[in-house]
Amino acid sequence: MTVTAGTVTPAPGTNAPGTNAPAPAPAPAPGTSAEDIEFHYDLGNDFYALWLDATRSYSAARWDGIDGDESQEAVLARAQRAKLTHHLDLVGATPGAGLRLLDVGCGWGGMLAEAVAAGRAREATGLTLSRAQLAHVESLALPGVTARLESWEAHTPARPYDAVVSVGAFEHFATASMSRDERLAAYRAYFGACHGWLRPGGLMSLQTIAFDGASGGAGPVGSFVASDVFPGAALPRLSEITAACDPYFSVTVLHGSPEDYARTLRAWSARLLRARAAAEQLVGAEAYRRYRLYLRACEVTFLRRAATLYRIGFRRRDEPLSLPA
Ligand SMILES: C[S@@+](CC[C@H](N)C(=O)[O-])C[C@H]1O[C@@H](n2cnc3c(N)ncnc32)[C@H](O)[C@@H]1O
Repeated sequence: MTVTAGTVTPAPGTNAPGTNAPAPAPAPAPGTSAEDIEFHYDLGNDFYALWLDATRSYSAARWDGIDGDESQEAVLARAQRAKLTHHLDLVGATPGAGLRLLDVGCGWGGMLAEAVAAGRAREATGLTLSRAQLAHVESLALPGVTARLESWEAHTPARPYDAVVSVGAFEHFATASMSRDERLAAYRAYFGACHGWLRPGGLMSLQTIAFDGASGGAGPVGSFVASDVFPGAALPRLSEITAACDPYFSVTVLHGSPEDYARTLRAWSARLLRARAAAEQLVGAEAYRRYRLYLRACEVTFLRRAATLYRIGFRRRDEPLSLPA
């Protein structure tokens, strides 16, 4: 890890936190492959536009205090905006703050747009592995926004960021075939990279689904989602997230909210059902049915508390701690 001008150039896994000694081996960080990302996210921007909201958020909305028929686009969009501003507030990107912000896994750019619209960020960079998403973000031509077709592992910013957000991407940073130790190493490499990108005192926010029940990924729903919907993805457990971040960050806020994802999935299902004819024309009857099934199956998974949703705030430690893996 090289230290330059008050920041740490990221080289995740190449040396042990808190020491100058080289680490034994680079941490494995093979999450979902670009091909598997494209299998899911490049099904077509027009298809996703049929049932996502205007912010094109493809992650759980924040429903606190939001009333109304959730399947209506305006209500869903309000809840999605509440989610976006929640994360931006959490990292100090309040209106007018003018921060330098990184969004890891920027999707169709909703967070980037919200960040620059109210001057919360002066410069906002988004990373995605989906060509279709990149094309959409570029078509928005948002001032101050840069989108890159790049994995977080390869990202080397010219200057440190003030804040990092990542919403609904952490589920792609490890694969189901990894052992717990390998997953921990991959997550730890991610937090090490974030530490390297951030200025001293920098803040970070993470939203991710996580296993919460006893069954882990086992069972028919898990296998269906893993094989037919999100190949190459894996859910963490909270204990893995906290163990992985500990050398680099202190946790400032932790919210668990499975209801937020159940309600979002219900809203998406209702909207997709209403758009059935257009959806089938765009992606075919089989894909339409598969998506309806996946949205409903995942809703039930959250209602049964087999999985949950976390929103976690972090503060960068000035010096990484040397902790056992
Ligand atoms: C479920 S989408 C969430 C998008 C957006 N944050 C939102 O909430 O709408 C997951 C995103 O993570 C991105 N992603 C997955 N693995 C990635 C990686 N290794 N590096 C960068 N982005 C990644 C995908 O390309 C996609 O944009």
